[in-house]
Amino acid sequence: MKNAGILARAGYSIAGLRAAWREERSFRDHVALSMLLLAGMAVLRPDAWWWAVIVLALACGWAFEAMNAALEALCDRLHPARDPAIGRAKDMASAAAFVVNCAAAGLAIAMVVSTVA
Ligand SMILES: Nc1ncnc2c1ncn2[C@@H]1O[C@H](COP(=O)(O)OP(=O)(O)OP(=O)(O)O)[C@@H](O)[C@H]1O
Repeated sequence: MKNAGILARAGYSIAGLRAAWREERSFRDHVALSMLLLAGMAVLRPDAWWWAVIVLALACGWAFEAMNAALEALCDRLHPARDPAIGRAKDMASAAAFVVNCAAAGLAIAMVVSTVA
């Protein structure tokens, strides 16, 4: 429903997260890796600003994975047949998530190195 209230819109967003979890293995993998990293941080106890930076990076990763899943679902619904343009669109959406995930992985490595050293 267009222009619904804030609670209804939050409900749609949570439904979207549940759908991404249900339908997309890469989203589930991303959530599992995020939890593993946060558990590792709870043990390593890095400076507070590392928490802010890493949580932001992980949130961006979840958001890009959800956006990638949305685009894939839309492509598959609107154009189920194979088509090079659809393939390129999916590859580019996947690339966007990949770039963010590489940055998050780099930050996680920097956090571990600077905390353990
Ligand atoms: N309809 C299509 N036409 C052409 N190529 C496609 C099509 N659907 C998928 N592909 C190719 O297969 C790849 C994987 O697409 P798929 O929809 O299976 O996503 P996925 O396995 O969930 O990938 P991701 O890891 O990005 O979530 C795409 O990036 C694209 O290269």
